[in-house]
Amino acid sequence: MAKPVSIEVWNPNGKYRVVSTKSMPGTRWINLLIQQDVRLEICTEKKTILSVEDIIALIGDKCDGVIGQLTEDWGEELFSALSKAGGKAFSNMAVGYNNVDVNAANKYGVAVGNTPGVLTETTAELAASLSLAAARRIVEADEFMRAGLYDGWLPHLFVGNLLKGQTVGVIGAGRIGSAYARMMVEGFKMNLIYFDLYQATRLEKFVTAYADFLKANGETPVTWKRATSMDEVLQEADIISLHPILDKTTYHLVNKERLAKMKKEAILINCSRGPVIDEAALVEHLRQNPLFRVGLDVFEEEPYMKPGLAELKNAIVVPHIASASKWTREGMATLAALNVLGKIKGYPVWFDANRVEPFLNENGKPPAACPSIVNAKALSLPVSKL
Ligand SMILES: NC(=O)c1ccc[n+]([C@@H]2O[C@H](COP(=O)([O-])OP(=O)(O)OC[C@H]3O[C@@H](n4cnc5c(N)ncnc54)[C@H](O)[C@@H]3O)[C@@H](O)[C@H]2O)c1
Ligand SMILES: O=C(O)[C@H](O)CO
Repeated sequence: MAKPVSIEVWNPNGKYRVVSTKSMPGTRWINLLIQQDVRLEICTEKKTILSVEDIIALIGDKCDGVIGQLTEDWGEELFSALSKAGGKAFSNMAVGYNNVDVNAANKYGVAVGNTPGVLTETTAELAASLSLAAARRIVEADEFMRAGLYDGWLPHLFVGNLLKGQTVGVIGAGRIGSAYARMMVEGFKMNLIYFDLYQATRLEKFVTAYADFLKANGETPVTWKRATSMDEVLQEADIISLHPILDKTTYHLVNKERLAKMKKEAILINCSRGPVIDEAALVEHLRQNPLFRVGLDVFEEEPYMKPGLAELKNAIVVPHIASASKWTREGMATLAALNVLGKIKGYPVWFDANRVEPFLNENGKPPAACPSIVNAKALSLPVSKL
């Protein structure tokens, strides 16, 4: 028998019952749900990561949809429980959905939503922040200052890397990888090399246009190259940022052998998912190569770090905060809520999950559609023609 889980209830007499496994930023998402006859139950349990058992208790006997988090294990057990309770919709409050077994959701006919687009620039900005912090050794210098060790300017004090004219490498040039690449190319006049399974045409056009602009103004133009292998990026780039999805093909994409191919003074940034890097191999590589630096937002076994990582001066570590800007987190909550609401109301799926702005306009009514359902095709859901 599952333990009861503490909740906060909005609109107790609502016709549809939706559960959110966490309190989320902002109030727009709450208002959008309760205005459409939803009884909303928000879990207020103190523990950060809910177990499958906790979520089954939250779902109960009747539940139309659930808004969940990337820390939860959405597989056979949960989709079966949701389906038994009459549920038709689940949405992650995240773009990444490697915590969701989409095949299990398909089996029970549950639509799975995610929140693309609204976090693209915010996440790319954190990757850029980590790149700068690592290149200019900002965290080490801050610790030095606070420890009272600064006794005057010195020619060798915290000398780092100049980004201008160096090469930035991007693995996974989708929405976030491309936004990061544009920031580094335009902001710091870096040359670009990228690897993706698909051609990043818009990104290539952007860098070409920027190069033309620089040339026309008498400056050295930036360059770009689409690598034919990931190893080419590892060998040529000075900073490498990882932005692929996590799946079987990207698990331990960066391993001991690949780390060895990188420049001795390279910088590696990861704002995608922890298991994309073999973290134990990374700790060893950082130990052996003190000039190699890393900026990590995500870890292989969150919330833990592999032994030794926390002690290394050449590692900057932050707790999975890449999408943590107020506007973005409120927008993620809105998109997740509208995914669930849209499915409950029988709305079609929005025609382009990369163009979700109409759902985020706080002064307007959102379109009558689910912003992003990843298994729309598998479930043969109708697509909005708006
Ligand atoms: N740290 C955070 O807080 C945070 C925030 C947002 C997103 N993310 C992660 O970032 C990921 C990417 O988000 P997005 O919106 O840019 O997704 P996206 O789908 O637009 O981009 C992912 C790209 O990875 C490429 N890719 C897939 N497999 C590859 C492989 N084997 N080698 C090279 N490239 C490959 C795809 O072709 C695609 O272009 C998410 O899935 C999520 O896991 C993390
Ligand atoms: O996938 C995601 O969206 C992140 O990890 C959290 O923003």
